[in-house]
Amino acid sequence: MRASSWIYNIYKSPDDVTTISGDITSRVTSDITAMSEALSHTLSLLMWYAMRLAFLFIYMAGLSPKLTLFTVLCLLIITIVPRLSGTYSQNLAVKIQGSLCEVNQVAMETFSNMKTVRSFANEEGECQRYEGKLDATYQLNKTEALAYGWTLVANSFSGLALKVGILYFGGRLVTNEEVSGGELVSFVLYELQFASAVETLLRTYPEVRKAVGSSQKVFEYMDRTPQKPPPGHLAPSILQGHIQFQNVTFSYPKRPDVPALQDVSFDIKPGVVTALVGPCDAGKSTVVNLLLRLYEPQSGRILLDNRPLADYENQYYRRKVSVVTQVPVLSSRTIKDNISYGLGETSLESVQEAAKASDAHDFILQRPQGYQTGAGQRGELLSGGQKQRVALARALLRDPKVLILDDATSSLDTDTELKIQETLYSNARRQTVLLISHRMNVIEKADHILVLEGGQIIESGNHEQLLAERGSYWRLRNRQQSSFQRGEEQQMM
Ligand SMILES: Nc1ncnc2c1ncn2[C@@H]1O[C@H](COP(=O)(O)OP(=O)(O)OP(=O)(O)O)[C@@H](O)[C@H]1O
Repeated sequence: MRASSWIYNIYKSPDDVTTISGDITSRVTSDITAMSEALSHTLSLLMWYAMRLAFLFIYMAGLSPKLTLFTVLCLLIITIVPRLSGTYSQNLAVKIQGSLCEVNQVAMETFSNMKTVRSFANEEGECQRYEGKLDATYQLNKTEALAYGWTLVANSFSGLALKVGILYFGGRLVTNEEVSGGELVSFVLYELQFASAVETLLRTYPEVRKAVGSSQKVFEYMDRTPQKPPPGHLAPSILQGHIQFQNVTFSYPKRPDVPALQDVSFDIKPGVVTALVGPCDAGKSTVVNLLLRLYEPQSGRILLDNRPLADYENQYYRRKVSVVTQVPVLSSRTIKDNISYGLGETSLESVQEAAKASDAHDFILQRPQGYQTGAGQRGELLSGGQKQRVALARALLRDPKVLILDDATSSLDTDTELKIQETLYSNARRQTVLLISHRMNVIEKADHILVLEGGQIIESGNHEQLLAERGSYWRLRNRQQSSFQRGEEQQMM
């Protein structure tokens, strides 16, 4: 199985990304290291000593079958200890790996949210949390070291007991003239080597069991099957960009009993701007998540040009359907490379054209290195509004057939937002645009408006029609207008 498909299997659903990233880091680092060490070093040692044991056994059996039988019987008793300690080590290894996952999880969460940690002055709190998790791992490691020590002692004692037993039993055989003194000496010499080989085997056996414990978790992930059906092969040269939700019901895997969307049906017509509005938690981003195929609905169908989304070839679909989110993710590369991300070699002219359309061109040129300016880790060298404009340019450069803007201009000032809107509306004859925004003045120009509340479409129409209905849309708009007025009055006072 290729590494990439393994990673694909690990992430059954996007929720996994946040909850099990520490676990996966632990799998990829410590578990696989433990497995590879066991495979490369311990296993070869085990095989070498096993061969030695087999040859020594043949020589010993040739010298005295009785003494050999005695030795084998003693060995059967002696191996009880390592077998028990092996099982114990294996269980302990699983616990240690689980505990290491938690340590990794805390470290990753803290480092990736460093600004939040600092802004709440919770460095000490996070250190304590990390220390607490580390302490649990330390205690488990101490138990493991103790168990290993006791196993060594038990193995040495049992080896010694075997030698004493052989000398005693061999002495009696010599007295009974069943073996000669020379044969006993030869047998003891072989047995010494035999015992040392057994001792090494017993010592390394718990390590192998430990590696088996580590491999259990790794294979658990490898055997996972993605919840999503694999992408299809459809890649038509002409795409209208007509999206249909047909009786879609969906709840998130973490909250299976609470539907985020309930029997939702609507059309997003090709080449026009459709706006999706609604109060917080209405399910707007859930619609986007489903369109991005991050999740599959429990019932109902989502169609693009009358074909289920799953029928489309993955790369094709991602090229044709672009999304810009409220908090876009940029990476630590130049602004040009961020805009042309995933497109390979792209001319500066086309990148600039996309940046102009998203009103990013001017601020980029103000930077000493222009388009070659680094965006910083996760785009930290850019402001929220600049990030949104770069992300918008990234989406526009792809010239997608369906453009989804999920509160994508929320960090922009009104003038910039209006400029971008003009670009979008002038593009609208070519692109299907799904616009999600909390700002009612942004969406009122949309050709079609869908009002979502409590996971259901409760109204639809254009701005004038919806105002005339004096329903939820009308109330949302009035509420926003009166809060703006209050804000302005307060500023004037
Ligand atoms: N990953 C998730 N796991 C479980 N529940 C979720 C998840 N994401 C969202 N939800 C829940 O689904 C419902 C709809 O959320 P959604 O983010 O789609 O609303 P929204 O309309 O986009 O809200 P907002 O305008 O505040 O962004 C909410 O009740 C939310 O708590």
